[in-house]
Amino acid sequence: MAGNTPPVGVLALQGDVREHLAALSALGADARPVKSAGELERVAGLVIPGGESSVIDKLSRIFDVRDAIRARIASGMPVYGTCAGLIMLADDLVDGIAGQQTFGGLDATVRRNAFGTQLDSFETELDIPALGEPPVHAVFIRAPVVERVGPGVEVLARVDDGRIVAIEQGPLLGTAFHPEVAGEHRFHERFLERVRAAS
Ligand SMILES: NC(=O)CC[C@H](N)C(=O)O
Repeated sequence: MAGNTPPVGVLALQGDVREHLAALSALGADARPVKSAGELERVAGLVIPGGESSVIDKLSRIFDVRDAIRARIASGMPVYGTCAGLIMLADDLVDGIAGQQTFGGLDATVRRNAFGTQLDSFETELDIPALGEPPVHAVFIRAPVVERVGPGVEVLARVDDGRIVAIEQGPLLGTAFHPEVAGEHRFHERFLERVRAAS
């Protein structure tokens, strides 16, 4: 099955790139770091890692890959963003640093660093009907939340207080938490399914 999956990329400007490459490789995918528009051309899907969204934003402009990413998102490339990656996929951002931009694509508003200081980092189990059993062990690290979703966006997961932490819109998938550091591969598998379906 994985043999039929075209190469996929992990945006390698900043963040937990290695963990995503390992998760995708564990699923049999040909996963490559992507730092340039040329490298982006050779992949059929992209993972945007966790890290610091304001840095990923700046580096994407310095490395001149931002416009190419936006164009590929607009033309339907499957993308999976975790944490900072979810922020980068949101059309609207709350509490970004001055001038911070996103790539956009998801019709959603995301708030950075939404869980406050004492809950900067925490782990919990999430029931995610779209993924079935068992529940997802979710690791949140200075995580964002989704504050608004447009009509085309499906909510995949909420934390106990009801706040939205995983969403999907067509080929775009975003989680506020980090499956790649928890040995949880179902989101990456879902992303690879979208890549196969799109190619
Ligand atoms: N673990 C993460 O990716 C943290 C996200 C980070 N707080 C940001 O604003 O980009």
